[in-house]
Amino acid sequence: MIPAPSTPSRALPAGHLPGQPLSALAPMQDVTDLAFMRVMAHYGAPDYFFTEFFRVHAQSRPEKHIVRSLVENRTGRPVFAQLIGEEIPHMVRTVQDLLRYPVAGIDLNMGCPAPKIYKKNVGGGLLRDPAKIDELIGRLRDAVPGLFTVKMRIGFDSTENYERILALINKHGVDLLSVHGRTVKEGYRSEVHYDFIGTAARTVGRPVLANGNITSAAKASAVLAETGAAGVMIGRHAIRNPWIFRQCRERFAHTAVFSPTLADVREYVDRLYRETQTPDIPEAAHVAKMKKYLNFVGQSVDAEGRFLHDMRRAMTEAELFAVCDRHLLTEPAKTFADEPYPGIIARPNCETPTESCSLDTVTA
Ligand SMILES: Cc1cc2nc3c(=O)[nH]c(=O)nc-3n(C[C@H](O)[C@H](O)[C@H](O)COP(=O)(O)O)c2cc1C
Repeated sequence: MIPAPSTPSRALPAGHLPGQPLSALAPMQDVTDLAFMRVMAHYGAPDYFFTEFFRVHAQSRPEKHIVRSLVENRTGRPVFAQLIGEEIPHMVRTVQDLLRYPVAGIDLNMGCPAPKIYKKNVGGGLLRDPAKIDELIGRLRDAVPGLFTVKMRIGFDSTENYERILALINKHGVDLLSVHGRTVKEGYRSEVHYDFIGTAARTVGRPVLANGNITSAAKASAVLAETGAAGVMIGRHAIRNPWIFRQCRERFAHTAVFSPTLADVREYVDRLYRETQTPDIPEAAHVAKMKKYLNFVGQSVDAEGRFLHDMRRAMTEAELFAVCDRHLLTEPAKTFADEPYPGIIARPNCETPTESCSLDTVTA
């Protein structure tokens, strides 16, 4: 029996629609920056945003480009600042630095599965050491007067510590818990263990967000029904389908759910290109960045993966947009598939733990 939280609960920021399950865009390194949040807000923002992680160590200072997603946030939705690290004085110093910015709260990363991260006992590496978690979240809780939240996987290579860690979440009055229902060692490819998310939803005294393979509004409803979670956190499938949060709200309200066409997707590609354009980005780098997003988008364009095949070969802006026009505007009224087509895998693939939590060598 896990004891309930002993501290009074703090109110979370209100969602878009009172009474509906919450929604959040999952933090994703090199993705959930200011530009991407702006794009998401255009198509239907989640209730909450989370930054990419601020990496904390003795020499670290909050990365300027991530700070921008806090101070220049015009989405109208709250942004939580995520930290990854384990050295308590530096974590506390970083919290104090970040609290000077308009943060909705401070979030601790206890899930990143990249070997170079977990080998330093941070991110998912922390899940091996409940005593360390007890100390770290206790000290962070003391340092954060407002909302303090945690995002975790269900274990490192097994789930043996899971209930012990959930007890620590309660002990320290963590205000919101996001659970990616896989162990670190399971990376991205295994089934998601929604039953473990259900255990958290039943035993943690504060709201729990269910995370992992929430591919559509229908899947969000099914996962909420199965787990009893307070809401959903969605990552890769929001890159693929930026309408997903709007669709969730429509489905939760039992109203008609928007169904984007390939022409809508073509407009999304334009918007992403414009928003990610900076004065100093060389064309080749910009095209390469776009291809990382389009790897996800392509999972729902055609069942044979032809768009992905052609898109991956584009080297210039003109080639990339020619591919997009050919595949997205030949049949502009065709529906963009609600779920990824079976067997169409996003590459660089996010399903094998590699060296870093980024789209280049993805992991988290
Ligand atoms: C490119 C990429 C970067 C990620 N970066 C982070 C991160 O900075 N912090 C974090 O907690 N999780 C990170 N994650 C994990 C996601 O937040 C999320 O837990 C995971 O993708 C499972 O959710 P999904 O199936 O909805 O994508 C990352 C995932 C991806 C694909």
